[in-house]
Amino acid sequence: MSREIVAEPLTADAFAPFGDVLEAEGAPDRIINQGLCGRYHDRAALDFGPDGRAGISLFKAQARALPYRLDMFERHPEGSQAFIPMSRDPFLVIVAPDADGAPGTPRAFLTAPGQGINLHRGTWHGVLTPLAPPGLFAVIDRIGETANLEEHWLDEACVVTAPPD
Ligand SMILES: NC(=O)N[C@@H](O)C(=O)O
Ligand code: NI
Repeated sequence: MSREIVAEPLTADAFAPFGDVLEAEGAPDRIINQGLCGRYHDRAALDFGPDGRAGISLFKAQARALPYRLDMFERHPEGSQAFIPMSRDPFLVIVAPDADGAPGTPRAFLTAPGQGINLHRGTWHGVLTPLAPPGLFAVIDRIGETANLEEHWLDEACVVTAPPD
């Protein structure tokens, strides 16, 4: 048995319960560099806890395809995790609210070109899921001595399908 989740376009409002959407759209917050650059300033709630520190890592992840089967959610109880694509390819973001310590009703989002995300601390999510090679991302998350990882294997897998045309 599996549970179908229809992917929806990623918007800041829809994603707000789970994290921040990063995109250089609309008027920038500041014009800098002698007027040659728009700064979209301080757009994510970063959180690395009292015992961690911020780290930037690069991920090169295998591309997946829709329909996409998800068997496991994870979360990072001690810090946020941001994924900034280093291409303009879309990627798939699957998240869920917490329901008594387990993932609740999942939601799946397809990013638009240029969008990145920052998962808030403790947000249930599927692991990074690019939809096109090379799957190259900058990842800003907590570096620390603890695992900062909780996994939940689903009794019933989710299958994410593309939104209707
Ligand atoms: N394990 C790791 O660094 N990445 C995952 O947390 C992920 O969400 O992709
Ligand atoms: Ni993660």
